[in-house]
Amino acid sequence: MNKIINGDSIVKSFGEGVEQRNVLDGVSVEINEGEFVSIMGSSGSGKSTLMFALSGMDRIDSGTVVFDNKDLSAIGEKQLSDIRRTEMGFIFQQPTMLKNLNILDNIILPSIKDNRKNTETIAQKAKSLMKRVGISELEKRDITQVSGGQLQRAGICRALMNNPKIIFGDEPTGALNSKSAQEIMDILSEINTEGTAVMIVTHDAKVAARTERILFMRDGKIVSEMKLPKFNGLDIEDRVEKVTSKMLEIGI
Ligand SMILES: Nc1ncnc2c1ncn2[C@@H]1O[C@H](COP(=O)(O)OP(=O)(O)OP(=O)(O)O)[C@@H](O)[C@H]1O
Repeated sequence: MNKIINGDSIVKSFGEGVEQRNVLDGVSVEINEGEFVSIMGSSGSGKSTLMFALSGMDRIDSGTVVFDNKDLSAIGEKQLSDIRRTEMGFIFQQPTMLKNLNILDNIILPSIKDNRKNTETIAQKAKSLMKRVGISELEKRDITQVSGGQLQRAGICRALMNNPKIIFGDEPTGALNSKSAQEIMDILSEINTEGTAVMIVTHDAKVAARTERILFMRDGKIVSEMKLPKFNGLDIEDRVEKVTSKMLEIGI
């Protein structure tokens, strides 16, 4: 299996002098092409910091992060931001969108800025993604006129505009009710089934149970991991039970 990400002995610290501490304490992790991975762990264990390190959003102090054969720890800011924009997609708990633009314009804005393709081609792509995630009718709505779940669907469309090799999600279901959360997971599963790797941070065992590998973090280290078969929509209770038992066992 080809690796899309290979993180080796990653150290990341915050603070200075006696205040300095390793938030990532020598973490090594590999992500396969097309894999669906989640990161769990208690608050402050380093989940978001790990995701930021693996996606090149944050520089690391030592170790290496290789993404698709490119050593992110050794390249300049410009190349790094090009890789993030063209080969990765990002979704967050609260999609950051502009209030004076409608949903469609918010989805296409980064692509128009970054791309020399014509606006009509970009808009067509956005519209087909909106149709796919069930928000076609919301094109002209302001971002304040849609639900949290609908806004997150728009965030997913924006993340998919450049056909990324991997989608990173920092608690993408964290602000949603359980039904909307499962719907967002349905969309992410579908995208993953088509070959895009997905890596999400979550506190929710029901969300993590839909992924195929769960990394459990404590104090800046991956202390355990669990593999599950790709989710086929059938045995969610069993999977949630396995995840919650593991969380109890390792005390997170
Ligand atoms: N920019 C920063 N400056 C200083 N400390 C930071 C910074 N970013 C994160 N930290 C600290 O690093 C630790 C890990 O933070 P991180 O956000 O990775 O945790 P997390 O596991 O994602 O937590 P949560 O579940 O609460 O989001 C925390 O103690 C946090 O306070």
